[in-house]
Amino acid sequence: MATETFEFQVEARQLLQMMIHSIYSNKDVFLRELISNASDALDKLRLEALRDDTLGADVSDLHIGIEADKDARTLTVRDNGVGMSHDEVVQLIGTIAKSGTAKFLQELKAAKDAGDTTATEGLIGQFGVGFYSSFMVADEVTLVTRRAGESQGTRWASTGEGTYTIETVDDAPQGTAVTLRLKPEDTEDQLFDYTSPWKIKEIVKRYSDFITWPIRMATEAAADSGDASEDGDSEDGDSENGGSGDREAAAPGRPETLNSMKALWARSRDEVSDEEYHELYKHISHDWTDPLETIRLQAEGTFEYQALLFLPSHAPQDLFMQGYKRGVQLYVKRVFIMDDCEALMPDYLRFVKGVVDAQDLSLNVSREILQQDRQIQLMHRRLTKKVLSTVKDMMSGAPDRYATFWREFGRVLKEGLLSDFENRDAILAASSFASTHDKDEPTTLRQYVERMKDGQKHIYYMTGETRQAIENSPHMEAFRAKGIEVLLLTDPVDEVWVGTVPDFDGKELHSIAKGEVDLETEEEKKEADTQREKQQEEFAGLLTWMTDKLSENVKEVRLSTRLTVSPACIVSDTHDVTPALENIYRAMGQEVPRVKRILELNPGHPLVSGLNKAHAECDDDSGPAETAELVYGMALLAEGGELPDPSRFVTLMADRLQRTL
Ligand SMILES: Nc1ncnc2c1ncn2[C@@H]1O[C@H](COP(=O)(O)OP(=O)(O)OP(=O)(O)O)[C@@H](O)[C@H]1O
Repeated sequence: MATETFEFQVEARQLLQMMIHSIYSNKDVFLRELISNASDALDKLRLEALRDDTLGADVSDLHIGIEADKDARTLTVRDNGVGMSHDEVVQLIGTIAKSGTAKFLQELKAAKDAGDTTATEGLIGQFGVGFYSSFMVADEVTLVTRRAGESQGTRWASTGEGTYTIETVDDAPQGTAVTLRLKPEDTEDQLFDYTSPWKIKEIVKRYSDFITWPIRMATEAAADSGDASEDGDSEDGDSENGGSGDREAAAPGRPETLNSMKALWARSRDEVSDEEYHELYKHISHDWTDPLETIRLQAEGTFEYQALLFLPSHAPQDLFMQGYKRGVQLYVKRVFIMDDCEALMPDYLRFVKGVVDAQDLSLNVSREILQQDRQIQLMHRRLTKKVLSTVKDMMSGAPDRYATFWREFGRVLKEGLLSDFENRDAILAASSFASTHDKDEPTTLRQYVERMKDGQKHIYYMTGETRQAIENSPHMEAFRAKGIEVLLLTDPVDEVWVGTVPDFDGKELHSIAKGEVDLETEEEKKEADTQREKQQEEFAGLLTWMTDKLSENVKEVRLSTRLTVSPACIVSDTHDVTPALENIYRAMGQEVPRVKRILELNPGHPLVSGLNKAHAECDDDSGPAETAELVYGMALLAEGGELPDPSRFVTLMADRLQRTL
């Protein structure tokens, strides 16, 4: 069949260009990526064969093979796994389906243009580019593949520059072989000799030792003796059988297994280095950066399982998109069963990656069965508690790492306050919040409670778009004046959970922008009461009149006890939905009636007393009515809200200003 030429999808082309022009300094990782893909392909085939005995695939000796040709300067990574059909090659290799790619590329380009190599590396690390990383070390990549059970194979080739070719081949073995025509060695640019068996072994050991399939390489005696490192390199032996055997394995043409294949989750903690855990994490998460935390859990007894979970060090771009895949893999007795096993993790811990290996499940277990399985539900509970307690321990034991965790995942974790009532206290205990107590350091609720003033009954908070907007809002004034700490909640989810968590440690959570505030001691109250009665009398006419004038927008105008500086502010009734929450509901497609709020006036402010006077003295009330409207508009603006009619507000304001000139 004729060779067809295809164009890469735009994003794929841009990414390839960056790979060709080497924006990532550690080029060795290309091999890890190819081995990782090969290992996935073997996992998939084993599973397919298990489920479909008519597949007609050969699963007798599943393995990964590496072949290096020094003279031709080629390196081939081969697997006899599931392979790809013609259409899959076009779809999987020619396009990048990852969500967030466009945004990622923009950021990457900006970092590259600015010459910021740390940022470019960080971004690539977060994104991971899999197969395309081959183009960091190769100027041409050829992939020959045949899907298990199909007779015809496909050959894909590209130099990474805009197009690739595809042709059908008849004699392709089952699985996939990726052959790289290597770029010239350039150690200054960290381009090493990737045909060197020593280098290949080193990379496999470092990045892929745990891969559960044998990674074999036919080592030529001559090549090996020339390349062997001085310190003996003896750990590279066929340790699958527990021996070192390097010399023996290096006999001409004899395939040597380079990896130990030991499942890290089944090994005891002191046998495994952090680096090994990190490499496993990278394999399962497709992340190139180290995880923040590794969590081990071994359950013995009637339902035995081992779990190795990871908290990533950054949130993926698509964490908040619909259809985000949860990352915990399920194994049964060391056999990979499925990715994204949602039955094992609650939605609010969807960022957790890892492996759970259960001993007593059927290899044929389906997602539907898992959802209902009692043992799985118990596992889910235990894993959830373990992750939450790990986060809590990080808080005190590794505050820097906790801070990173919270920055990246805090707003996801808080979703649990809405859904996981059993663990609500544990989630609250692992959470931290920005607060007026310290402008940089967030606080825990426990710390807040410890700092509460004598006589302070509630935990106070305010929600808003940004810290600055909240701090500048008039609602803060009385709290600032009295030195009472307020939590500053700026994540959209905060609007929702605060309504469902009534208290912490017996202290109710109160919004400072809702209901009446009561910050006075009994003595202060007594003193203030007489003055307030007087003010109520004095302003009664104004309040009734303004309530009527503004009735389209507010349900009441009243005197405030929370203002010390501003003339007015708007508050919600204690149990009413806030405008931000209304917006969230609307964004979710729910019909919500607009809830009218309350306008509070500061009786000590000259504008308010002036308005009172003008209203009392004026026969024609159009002048004071406009001022009342402006006061309402200003109160809205002060809390960062939107004016119902901005152009009218501006006209009224311009008119007033003009009269002052
Ligand atoms: N050796 C292989 N055998 C079968 N399919 C493969 C092989 N290599 C790649 N693929 C297919 O091509 C897809 C794209 O591979 P690629 O390495 O670019 O991305 P990925 O592994 O999905 O994710 P990441 O980019 O994060 O590594 C894979 O998901 C897989 O379906």
